[in-house]
Amino acid sequence: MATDSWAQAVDEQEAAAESVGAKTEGDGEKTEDDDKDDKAAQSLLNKLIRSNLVNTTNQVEVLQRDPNSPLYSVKSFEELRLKPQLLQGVYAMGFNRPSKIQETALPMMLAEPPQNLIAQSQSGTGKTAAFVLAMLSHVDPENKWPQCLCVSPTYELALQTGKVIEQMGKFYPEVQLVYAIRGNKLERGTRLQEQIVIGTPGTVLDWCQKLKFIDPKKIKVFVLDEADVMIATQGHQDQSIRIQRMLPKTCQMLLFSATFEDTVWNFAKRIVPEPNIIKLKREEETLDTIKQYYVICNSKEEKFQALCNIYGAITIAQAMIFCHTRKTAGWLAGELSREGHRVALLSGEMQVEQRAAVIERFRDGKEKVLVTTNVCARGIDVEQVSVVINFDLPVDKDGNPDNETYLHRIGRTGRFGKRGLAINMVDSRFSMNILNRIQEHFSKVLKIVTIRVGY
Ligand SMILES: Nc1ncnc2c1ncn2[C@@H]1O[C@H](COP(=O)(O)OP(=O)(O)OP(=O)(O)O)[C@@H](O)[C@H]1O
Repeated sequence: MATDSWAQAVDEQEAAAESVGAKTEGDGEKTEDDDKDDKAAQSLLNKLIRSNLVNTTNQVEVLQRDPNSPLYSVKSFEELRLKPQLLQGVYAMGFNRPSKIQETALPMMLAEPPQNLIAQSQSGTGKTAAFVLAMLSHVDPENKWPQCLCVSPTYELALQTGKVIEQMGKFYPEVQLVYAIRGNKLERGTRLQEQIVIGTPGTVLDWCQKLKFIDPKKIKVFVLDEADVMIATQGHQDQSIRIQRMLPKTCQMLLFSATFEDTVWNFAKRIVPEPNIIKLKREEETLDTIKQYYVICNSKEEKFQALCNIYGAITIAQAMIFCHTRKTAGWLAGELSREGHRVALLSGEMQVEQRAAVIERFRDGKEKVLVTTNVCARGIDVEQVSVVINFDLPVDKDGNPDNETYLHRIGRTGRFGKRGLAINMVDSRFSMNILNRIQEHFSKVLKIVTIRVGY
């Protein structure tokens, strides 16, 4: 993008941020980007930018409902005795072997009699592919009515899952799919012929209860995807529970989530009776291979100057610069481009598709520096980044150090153990205090060295 139009875009963005209500500058300011920690958007973003399976060396943790029954795990898709059309679909997607979570989850989901499952693993580990395969395996294509029901938190997420069903079922055209989403208006009295229904809780509930497009008693598999995102959305929890109550006792219930805090767990137990549980721990992040520095400045402008001074050094690799608010991120990206530096800006007010495009360009190395905010980039892994600049230190809503975010921003998973560099910019007593507390928190591994940048 040319500098002028870039600057203009940034100006517009700042103006927009202003109208959202930025009040003060500095570390204590309100985080507009925090207005809405949009979990559904994060999740969609991850799906849009992900092209590969997230590898993990961690073992899956399995809690069987019946601890005496043998636990099967498979190392190949052949062992699952899938329908040939489905095996063909799996291979056509480029899957050579089951992912870590699929190794255990698939035999469990495909077992006879069907078993209920609650599964948790980080985004990108193969959950969607697993339950899509289970749904496709369980439908009887001869029966022209809905047999599998899958609920997702948003229309966009439902579409993404739908795409996977279409891809995997490519050689199985007898199986059809319909989207139960607002906007898909069917005539009253319609009886659906498609075997798989995927949609959002409100519309699925209406289609089962009020409009009777679906006979819930004929559902054999019920999937609740992205449970953690679901519970973050008002009303979705109740609607999902009401759908579940209409299903027959024999229906297989499957629930997936990327995280597993108490709220998710309590919800999961209400949706899935007598569950088997599979958990796959996230790869631990460590700070061992990261060199950490801090720079002392007096103001935002000085931080910018300091950044310009070290700019040449940081752009040898790819760098991410984190700001506290959209406004600061927009300002900084604008200033850097005015200095003639090429930077990308990732901001919470962009459409998810725009954000995905920015990340993709950055991931492909088309841009070397990405300026963003904490919330906007939360949960997004851009593996090749080796320089992280905390233009503002991460703090939570109460103004306390956000150690978890600090670790996630600059940490590396041990196995990949790549070296990295982190620079923390301090501009007040407040931020120095935050930094000290972060150091205390990571006392075992953190070694911070001061560098003063002259101007
Ligand atoms: N067995 C496999 N072999 C190779 N690639 C796979 C395999 N299973 C899934 N994938 C691919 O890995 C990526 C992540 O898989 P998937 O979307 O199923 O993960 P997920 O855990 O559901 O993630 P999210 O929660 O973000 O949807 C996708 O691009 C998918 O096509």
